[in-house]
Amino acid sequence: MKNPNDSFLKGRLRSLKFALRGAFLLITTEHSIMVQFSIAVLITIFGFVMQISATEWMFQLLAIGMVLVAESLNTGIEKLSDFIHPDYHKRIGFIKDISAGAATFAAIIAVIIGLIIYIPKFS
Ligand SMILES: Nc1ncnc2c1ncn2[C@@H]1O[C@H](COP(=O)(O)OP(=O)(O)OP(=O)(O)O)[C@@H](O)[C@H]1O
Repeated sequence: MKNPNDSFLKGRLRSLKFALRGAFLLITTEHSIMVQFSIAVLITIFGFVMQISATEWMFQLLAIGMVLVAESLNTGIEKLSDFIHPDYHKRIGFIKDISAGAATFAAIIAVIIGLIIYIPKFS
C-alpha cells in the first residue's frame, strides 16, 4: 500500500521490494511457475552448451521472459478469480480459460523460437 509520506525514491524502492517479493513467491510457491522456471534454467544451460549466438540469446531470453510473464499473470488472474468467486461459476471458468489461453500463446511461440534456434544445430 502507498505511504503518502514516502519520497519519490523511497516509494519506488518500496514498490521494487514488493515486486521482488512477488517474484520470489511465484518461484517458491506456484507449481506452474516452478516448472516454467526450471525449464528456463535448463534451456539457459543448453544455450551455453550449444554456444548459441548473441542474437539467438536475445530471442531465447525474450521467449523465456514472455512465458514467465504470461504464466505469472495467468496465476495472478487465477488467484484473483478464486478470491472474488471461490464457488463454481461459468464466467469464472471462461475467465480462467482465456487467461490460460494467453499463457499457451506464449508457450507455443517460445517452442517455435526454440526449434528455429536448435534444429539447424542438429542437422
Ligand atoms: N470457480 C470455477 N468456476 C468454473 N470453472 C472453473 C473454476 N475454477 C476452475 N475452473 C475451470 O478449471 C480450469 C482449471 O482451473 P485452475 O484454477 O485449477 O487452474 P490450473 O491452470 O489448473 O491451475 P494451476 O495453474 O495452479 O495448475 C479453468 O481453466 C476452468 O475451466
